[in-house]
Amino acid sequence: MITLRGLTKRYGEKTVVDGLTFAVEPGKVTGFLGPNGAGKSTTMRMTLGLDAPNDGEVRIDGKRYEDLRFPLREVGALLEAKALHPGRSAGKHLLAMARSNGIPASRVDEVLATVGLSDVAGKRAGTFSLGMGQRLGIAGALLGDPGVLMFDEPVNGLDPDGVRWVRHLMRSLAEEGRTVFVSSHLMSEMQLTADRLVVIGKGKLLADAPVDEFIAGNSRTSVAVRVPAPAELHALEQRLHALGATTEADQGELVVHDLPIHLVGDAVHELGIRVHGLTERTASLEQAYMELTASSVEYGTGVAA
Ligand SMILES: Nc1ncnc2c1ncn2[C@@H]1O[C@H](COP(=O)(O)OP(=O)(O)OP(=O)(O)O)[C@@H](O)[C@H]1O
Repeated sequence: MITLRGLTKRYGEKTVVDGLTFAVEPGKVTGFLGPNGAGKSTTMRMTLGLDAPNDGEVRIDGKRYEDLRFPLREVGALLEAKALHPGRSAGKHLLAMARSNGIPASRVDEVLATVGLSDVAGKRAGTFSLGMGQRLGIAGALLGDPGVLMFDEPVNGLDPDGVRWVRHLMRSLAEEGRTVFVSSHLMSEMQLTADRLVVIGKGKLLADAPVDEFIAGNSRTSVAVRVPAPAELHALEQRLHALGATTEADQGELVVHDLPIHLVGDAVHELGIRVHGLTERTASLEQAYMELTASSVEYGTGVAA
């Protein structure tokens, strides 16, 4: 379990992490989302004692990182991939980490196998591709068999096969009862991987909720109707507006907001008009995320999706 209470970090005049209070629970994958510069990495760095908070605190299973005798056995993290000695082999790199934390050397081969790097254990880490570097970073996080794991953008640089592999790994780590905290900008991937989401913007907490609840609470489901005759389409639009719905045209379909699908169907039936399609459009995590963070984007382009 990771617990944050009023966690705050300032750089000069700027407050980059602003009073964050939330808990990351065991047995779940918790996604950590926010626009560029929202403060995700800074929060993770403070959790690992790499940055000192100006205010508030963060604890791992009730303890401060600094007080952990063998930190790698309690919390494993992938922050910046490739933050390692480029001349050292993958195996030696992990062995050095293991030694410093009283972890048996046999774990090195185990985690190399888990991440699929056994064949390149003797190769210098500096020659690794971005994806191999990510896998090595993940191996390092798993080395101490910790109960808490943090991953900052773990699928960055991975091919589709690697992305799937990370998804399954995260899920299985959570199913083993571990606390899994993972940041990502890939919303479709987060929708598949996470149970819960913590969303921040400009350092402040915007949401802390199960994925389904987050999507339902931050988006509108809509109904798309395809009406071939323009006169009938107009009549339907008027009827729907009278029922309190709002509508918009999208790629030959009438998209209806704020009215459940059965009432849209009833309106069609009552007017006796011909339709070529009536479908519910459920929102994606990406849509919900964009709605929520629209006002928190620091470096936006102003281009709507
Ligand atoms: N050492 C530092 N000195 C000054 N400002 C910093 C420092 N580290 C981070 N910042 C600033 O803090 C803010 C938060 O950065 P952080 O990297 O935590 O965001 P992030 O949410 O991880 O972003 P991204 O999604 O782009 O990785 C940014 O405005 C960044 O410029």
